[in-house]
Amino acid sequence: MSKRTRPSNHHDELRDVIDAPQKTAADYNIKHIRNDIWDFFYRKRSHRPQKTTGISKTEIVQTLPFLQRYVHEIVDAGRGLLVMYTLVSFALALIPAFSIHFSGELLNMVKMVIEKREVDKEKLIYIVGVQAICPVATNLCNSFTSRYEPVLRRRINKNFDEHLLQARLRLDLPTYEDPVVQARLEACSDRLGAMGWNVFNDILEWFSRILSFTSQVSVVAKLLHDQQSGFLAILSIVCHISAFLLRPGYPRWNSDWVVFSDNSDIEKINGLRKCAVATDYRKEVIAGNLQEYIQNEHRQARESLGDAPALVQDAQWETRFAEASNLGFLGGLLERIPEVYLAVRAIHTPTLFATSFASLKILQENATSLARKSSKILTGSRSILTHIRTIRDFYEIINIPNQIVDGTEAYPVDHDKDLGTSVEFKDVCFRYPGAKEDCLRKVSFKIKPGQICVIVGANGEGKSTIIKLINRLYDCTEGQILLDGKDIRSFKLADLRKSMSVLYQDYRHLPVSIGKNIGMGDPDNADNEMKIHEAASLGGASDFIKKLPSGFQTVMENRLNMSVGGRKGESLYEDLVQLGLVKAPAKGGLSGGQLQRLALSRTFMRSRDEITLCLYDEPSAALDPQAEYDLFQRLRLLKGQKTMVFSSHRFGHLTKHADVILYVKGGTVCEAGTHAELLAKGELYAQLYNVQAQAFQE
Ligand SMILES: Nc1ncnc2c1ncn2[C@@H]1O[C@H](COP(=O)(O)OP(=O)(O)OP(=O)(O)O)[C@@H](O)[C@H]1O
Repeated sequence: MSKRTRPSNHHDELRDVIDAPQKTAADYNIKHIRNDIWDFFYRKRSHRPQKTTGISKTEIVQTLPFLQRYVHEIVDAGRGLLVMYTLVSFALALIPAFSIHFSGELLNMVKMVIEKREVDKEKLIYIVGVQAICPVATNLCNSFTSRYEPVLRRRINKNFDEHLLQARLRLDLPTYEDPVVQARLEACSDRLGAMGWNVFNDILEWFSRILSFTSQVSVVAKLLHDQQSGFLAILSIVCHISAFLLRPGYPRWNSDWVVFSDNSDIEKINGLRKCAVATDYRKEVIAGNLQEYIQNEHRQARESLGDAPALVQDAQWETRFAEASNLGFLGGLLERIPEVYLAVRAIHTPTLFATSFASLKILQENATSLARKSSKILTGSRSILTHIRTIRDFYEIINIPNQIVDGTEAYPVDHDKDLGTSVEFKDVCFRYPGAKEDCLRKVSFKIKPGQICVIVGANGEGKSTIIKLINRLYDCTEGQILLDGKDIRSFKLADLRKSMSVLYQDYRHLPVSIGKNIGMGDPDNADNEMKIHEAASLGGASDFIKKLPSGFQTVMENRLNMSVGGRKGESLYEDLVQLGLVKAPAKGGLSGGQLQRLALSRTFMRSRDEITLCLYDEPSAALDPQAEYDLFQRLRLLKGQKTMVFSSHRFGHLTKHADVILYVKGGTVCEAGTHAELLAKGELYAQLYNVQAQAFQE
């Protein structure tokens, strides 16, 4: 509706909206902290602590070897700095007890001065000296821990995070799909990345608190006399509680939060992590032999970040210091108020306070802090139980055995790669893990080197499964698969996958740039721009990629450089998008056919010399007729040089030129032969062919 046709009150409403001052983050109650390369937005909400169940003795005993391994790794990663950090933390824990002890001594002296009018000068200098050293030492220790905490955190977490990435990348498909493994991976994914440091730090803090608590209690018990003063007690408690609330450790974990970084390495790191972690990409990663490449690229991107925190958890934790420093100082001042009050009163009316000054002071100074420490020791013991489980979960993931056992022989052996490889199935049966019945039953066929084989049949009959067995995504449950006459299980998996070019029906685009997506078809040349452009052109993808605003640099995945947390984190994210504080998700995408062209381009990355076998599962399902024709023309040129196995519903271009057509029905090969032979036979293949041919004759 145009403005002119609106009634006047609508005009007014519209003007109100236009004239209304633009909302800011403060209007949405959003707080923002910048830490290094990260922008951290959060909105506070009420917190309900999670319950932790107890841990049994057997569980602890089972976890002991993992604990031992964990300690080794922590020490290896942190070395001397870790020992220093631990000692400084313990020293920090003991300083309050020292300080209290000498405060008591000093106040006893004040009492003596008032009562006897004489001063032990040497003792006074000593006490005042030590008293002066305590805050300086605390400051020095605090500076040390704040300076080196991030260093240690990053160093240790980097080590554990890389372990975890590698552990996930190495899992084969059947293992990865196992529901037990899946449940374990899902339950642990978030917390394990940063577990290395978190576990250590929580345990260290817990022991430090125990040390601090016991030392303080013993000093107080030694010095305390049974004297009270109502006003002073209240003043002291109020001041200590206020100081406690202003301390570091604002409970941001209980907030809804969005962490965002515009650093390109972060986008790359998260894309690569997603390749390793998300089930969707598993087939591409395994079949493309991408594990090592991903691991190396990830390491390089992390190194290029330098000292900046790569993990969201690290960035999140470090923001604690950013906000806490000034408030911590204010808290320290508040804690001193009762002391100042007493000193002022003592100057004016010395006798009134003389008898109770020392003991009273100690009582007040310790009440809040001891209560706080004991409560933290109790909550800390619960989190230590969780950590014991975390350590166990971490190492159990790392130790999950793969179901597909690697072979030992190099592949191909004494082979003329320009001829292709022979493939033979001998009575192969296969059942998917967890399935109730076999999906392939006694499948037998033979494809000679350099031949074109097309597997046809209705939906769900087992065509794709045959292709998955040829590149050992799964192992057959019975029978034998031979490549060049040898059992496929005897060959090294990495060699096998290097010699095959595979396109799956349910191909996935990896969460990296389009260029990298194509490049990763050959990990050894993943950054070779010339090869990438050539492959894109062979896959018929060049034209549309060039029209994209960011061309080969286009990343089709959104939100790779951010994390959202908290129950209402998504609504916070939407507010941030509305405020323009984070980028809105990119709209649009590619068509099914364009996506298939990209997937095909990836298969053209591998050097022809390396490949002996091409496996294409429905490579043209989403292509237009011209693109399909061009593709098959191009592939047919390889006939006699590479063995090619296709699965297809479309007859015509492919089947007419096939050396072997396998008609699969009910998980077994019912018919095998050339197009002419099967047509002459006039059975299943002929019927299906005629159904398609009729459409053109009518
Ligand atoms: N990961 C899996 N776990 C359990 N069953 C599976 C899995 N993948 C496929 N199947 C089942 O195995 C059977 C064969 O599937 P397959 O994908 O090989 O069929 P297809 O002939 O390629 O079908 P289409 O023509 O639809 O691609 C189907 O019944 C399917 O449901």
